[in-house]
Amino acid sequence: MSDDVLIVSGGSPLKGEVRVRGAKNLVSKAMVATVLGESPSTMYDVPRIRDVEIVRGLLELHGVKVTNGALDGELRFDPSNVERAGVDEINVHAGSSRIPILLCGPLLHRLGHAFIPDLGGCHIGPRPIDYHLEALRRFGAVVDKTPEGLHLSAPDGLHGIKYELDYPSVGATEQILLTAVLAEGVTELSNAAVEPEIIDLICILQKMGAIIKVHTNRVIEIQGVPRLGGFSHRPIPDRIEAASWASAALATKGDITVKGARQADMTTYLNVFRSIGGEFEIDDNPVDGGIRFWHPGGDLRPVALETDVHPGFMTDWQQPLVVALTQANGLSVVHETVYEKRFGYTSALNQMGAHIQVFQDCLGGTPCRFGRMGFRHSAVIAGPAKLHATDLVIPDLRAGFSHLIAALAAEGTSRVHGVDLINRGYEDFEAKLANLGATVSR
Ligand SMILES: CC(=O)N[C@H]1[C@@H](OP(=O)(O)OP(=O)(O)OC[C@H]2O[C@@H](n3ccc(=O)[nH]c3=O)[C@H](O)[C@@H]2O)O[C@H](CO)[C@@H](O)[C@@H]1O
Ligand SMILES: C=C(OP(=O)(O)O)C(=O)O
Repeated sequence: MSDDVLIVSGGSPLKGEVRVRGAKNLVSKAMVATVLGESPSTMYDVPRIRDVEIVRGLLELHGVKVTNGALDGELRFDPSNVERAGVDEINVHAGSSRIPILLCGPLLHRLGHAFIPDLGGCHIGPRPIDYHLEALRRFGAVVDKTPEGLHLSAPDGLHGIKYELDYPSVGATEQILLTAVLAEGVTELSNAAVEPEIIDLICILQKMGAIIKVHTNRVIEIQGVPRLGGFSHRPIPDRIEAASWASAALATKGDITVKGARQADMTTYLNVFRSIGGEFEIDDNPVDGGIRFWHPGGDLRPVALETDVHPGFMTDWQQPLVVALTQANGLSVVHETVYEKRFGYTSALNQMGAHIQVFQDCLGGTPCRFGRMGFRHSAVIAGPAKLHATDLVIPDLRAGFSHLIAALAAEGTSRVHGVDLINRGYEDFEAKLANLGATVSR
């Protein structure tokens, strides 16, 4: 039997405590930012997840010396050898994650050229990088697309731009920040993404010596500076992981305290959690605080929501929450407006006894970019449904976690194939599950 299969005996509430550390979607970008510095950087509270290992390997190939610090979760980055790195085996990173694209600006500033292998990440839509490439070209980069990947150069250096994103893309905003900080002159970015992870990246860049103003109405202004130093930073906690455990508490009628979770980053999720009938209690002690999430008993209520950019309901919160909604009493509607193909995982939930129908229309609210384009991007969930055990194959990170929650909520024993994918974004999830009283084994 393959080692990548988890046997899950479901039907019992998850109860106990887990801890979340630095956010996957900040830590990986912060690691890229170290390449911009002329001196070493240190990060604390870095989770042991696959995406961190991938970016560590990528940075090491580019000559950044990465070492473990004295504290658990402390990583040190010394970028002083970037100019002398050989970078022969970069294609081992093809398809590994989305992070390599963010090296464009830092490498162009350091070396004058960059090679970016094919990107990976979750298969939740086509995930184009047109905004990234258009912005880079305007900064002055020459971009050559080849079958192996992207070759970039900047024969005349990189210069500040005035640019408006068609959609507030997180990655494109990060691309522009990481390029503009060392570009000559001022960059004005309109319709920028302002997710908490982006604000935290801005804090890091400011620590390094950047000048970045976040105006109202999604405008970010970056005054290029000639050089940046290193940084020392404790990242924001992973609000996606925190919400995943909260949804697991609801779906299994459990009670989970998520140490490290922070209210300010999760207010939209918390509103929905409360509307459904979940209860939570916030402990804002900076050292040992967190949020306790529990199912108070009785019926859960259905909800209508749409995913959106910050401060809206995060698309990455959607899948675990949908599992909890299969247990609510009535019809819930979830309109996914960030990715066009993020409901593929619902067919496995239906095999387990859920009643979820997906539609091409923009249901339950505002029309979005995907309306009338043939994408099944709205879901109607009828509950409560009795879930039963089955064999599952994990398709991607968040869908995988939601399959796992469904298996834990279902009566009987499920076999969940491909669980290693979950390590990409959830630190020690098997140990955490065991701590919460789940019966899981390889
Ligand atoms: C590693 C990381 O941080 N991943 C997160 C990041 O992904 P990522 O940065 O890839 O997501 P984006 O915000 O860029 O994507 C949002 C939307 O913009 C579109 N788009 C994006 C770029 C572009 O050049 N052209 C274009 O059309 C995408 O197809 C998508 O429909 O933000 C997403 C939205 O919060 C999260 O779900 C991901 O977990
Ligand atoms: C979509 C996600 O990640 P990535 O962009 O790394 O695929 C996610 O974290 O849910």
